[in-house]
Amino acid sequence: MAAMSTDVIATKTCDCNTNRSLDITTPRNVHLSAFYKRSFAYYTVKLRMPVILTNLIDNLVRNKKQIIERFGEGTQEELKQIIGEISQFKYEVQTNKPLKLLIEDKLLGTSPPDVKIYNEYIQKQETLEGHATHFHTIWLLTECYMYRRIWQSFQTKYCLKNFDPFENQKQQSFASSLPLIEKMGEYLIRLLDHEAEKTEFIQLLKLNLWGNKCDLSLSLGKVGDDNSLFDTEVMNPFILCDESEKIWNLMISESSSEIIDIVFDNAGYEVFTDLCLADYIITCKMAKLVRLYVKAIPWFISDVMKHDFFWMLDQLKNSSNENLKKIGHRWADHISNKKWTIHISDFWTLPFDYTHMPKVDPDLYKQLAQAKAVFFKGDLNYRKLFGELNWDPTTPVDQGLQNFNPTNLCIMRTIKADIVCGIRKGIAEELSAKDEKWMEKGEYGLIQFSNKIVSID
Ligand SMILES: O=P(O)(O)OC[C@@]1(O)O[C@H](CO)[C@@H](O)[C@@H]1O
Ligand SMILES: [Mn+2]
Repeated sequence: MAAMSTDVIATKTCDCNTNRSLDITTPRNVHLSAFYKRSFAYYTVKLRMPVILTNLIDNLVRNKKQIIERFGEGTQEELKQIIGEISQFKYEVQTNKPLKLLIEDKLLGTSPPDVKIYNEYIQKQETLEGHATHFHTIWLLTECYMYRRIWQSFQTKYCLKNFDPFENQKQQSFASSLPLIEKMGEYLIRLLDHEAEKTEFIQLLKLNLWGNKCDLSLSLGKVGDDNSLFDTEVMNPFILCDESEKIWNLMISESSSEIIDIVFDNAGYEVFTDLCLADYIITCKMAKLVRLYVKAIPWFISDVMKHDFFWMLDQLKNSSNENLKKIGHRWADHISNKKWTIHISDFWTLPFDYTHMPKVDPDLYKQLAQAKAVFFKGDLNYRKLFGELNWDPTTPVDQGLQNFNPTNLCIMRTIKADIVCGIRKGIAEELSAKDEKWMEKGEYGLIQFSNKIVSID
């Protein structure tokens, strides 16, 4: 698999102040990097990541009492160590230090399997470019590494080794989105009492798309419920590429596969909309099995882990809202009768874009290939699908995917980072002229489709 330019690292020296019409200083078709002063990557590493680390420390201090009650007295000392380690890490980010290798427990040989993979990749950047510092390497590596370093601080302790530091924020985001969730639940119940219908399915896709606006790492952990997520008519002009009809045509077509895969993004309202789509797919007999992919470790604050999924199911089953209670029991049945299955893979929390999957995790690529279609949700998945490269936004989707085509792909993403493919000529210039940060706020969305297949044997 010849990935186009995984060796062309953005940090090749370039005129950092190139004033490109399309907002960012990063030259075309090179990796996004914080090296470029006006890029969103720079803003993220310079401002957002330190804020995320500070908020994390504040949360640990504020919730210390509850954490000690829940995990036992030994936690007090561990919390002190963790806060010290994360403070030190924040200093490393802010002072642009080299990415430290993850702790390999050579003695006991009990390090998590991804430690070696991360460390080899970090060292590869060192040889390629003579550095891998937080501002001076591929943005995707810097950002994924931050969440893996956070996890290392917990995973290397005894009492807190499985503590999810973002759990309470994910649960709060569910609670604060309840009005929207109740609205969405009522809509689903209405949909499920009759056959699949094109307009309703496309409406469901759009509700699912806008659910991706709710992402805590962009909102820096602040949660809000935004009623406009539901006004799809009002929101339609903000969909810059709408291939929902192609997705409908695929979903109702005959296929040798009866499987649909959904690679989750965020917990809370977004995953509720994902499961509404999954329920519709099963109930309307578009597939016999929906496989749901969750993250193995706490990730980008709001990404769904297995415990988040089952916590939400419990909330629904015990809800005072009759629709949500009914939905909670339906969804628990889908799990118990294996119409829905939950899948965990380390690959989703590695720092790689998806061109690396055939080499790094060929079994996962082949698993995705079994599906009639894979739904990829959200912005980080989009960055990984399109190689974290600074494409010209009119680049065709199939070119941007660089042969990452295990099966039909349905890509649902609100635009929160300066990387876009597959939009019509002139749109990016028009939006840049209005607001040069148009790619960074999740205001615009994409529903994109690829039916190109590249199999690996
Ligand atoms: O994948 P998601 O949840 O839609 O968004 C991930 C994200 O919050 O992280 C990056 C910014 O730090 C951006 O890619 C995006 O804003
Ligand atoms: Mn996310």
